[in-house]
Amino acid sequence: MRPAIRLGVNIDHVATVRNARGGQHPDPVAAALLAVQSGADGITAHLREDRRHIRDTDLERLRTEIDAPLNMEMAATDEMVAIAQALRPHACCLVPERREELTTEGGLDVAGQSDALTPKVHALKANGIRVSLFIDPDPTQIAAAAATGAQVVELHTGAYAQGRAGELERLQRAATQAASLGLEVHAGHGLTYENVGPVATIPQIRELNIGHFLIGQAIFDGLPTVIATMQAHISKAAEH
Ligand SMILES: CC(=O)[C@@H](O)[C@H](O)COP(=O)(O)O
Ligand SMILES: NCC(=O)COP(=O)(O)O
Repeated sequence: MRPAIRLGVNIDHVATVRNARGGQHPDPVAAALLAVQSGADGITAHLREDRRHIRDTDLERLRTEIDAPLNMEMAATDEMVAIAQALRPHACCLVPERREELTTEGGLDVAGQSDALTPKVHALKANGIRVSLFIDPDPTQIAAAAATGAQVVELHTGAYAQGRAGELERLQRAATQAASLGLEVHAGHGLTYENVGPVATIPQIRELNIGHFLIGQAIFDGLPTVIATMQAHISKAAEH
């Protein structure tokens, strides 16, 4: 029997709304608490180098106030590794960042920088942190990710979400390869009620991290409802 797929709720864009006026409302930590109370299996928060949304204090409060796994997304920089080593979240997910990007574009180029990445993976693991690498569903990147010692890959579903042809099949092949190398397989980026189903049917996937759509839809339906609805879509698809 396949284990239930865990839903990680990314709360970055609660912080986007909060920062729009420079105040304290809406509080991302309150949103995370409500998400967990509503059934989220974990909380994901991306501490970007430019702090455009999640801030260091948000992460510190999430670490102490949320009774659920915290997945800290971060660039693979010395600054972020030091923050993660001090914070010791349940997990870190290393993602690429470009200051001028609107959102994460491609996956992390692990193959092109494995010498620089591997010591960072080991440094995080040495602090009891589960390390995930956010990569495109590319066989070279998956092999490189396994070689770093990371326990998890999170497959970038952005191209799939944009409707690019053949992307679901790429994700299926990537998940099979990753699992065969002993990696735990997660996925995320751009997932919605409409497109999550086919991804959830991929048997190796253990966790989906979803944020922008959920927070946006919560404006209309409320966070508890959108989390329950998303989980229903995921579990219905995963049964097939
Ligand atoms: C890695 C990824 O796809 C997201 O988790 C990331 O957080 C996107 O960045 P923004 O949340 O800043 O759009
Ligand atoms: N790693 C993906 C994530 O955390 C959320 O991505 P999105 O749903 O905000 O696109």
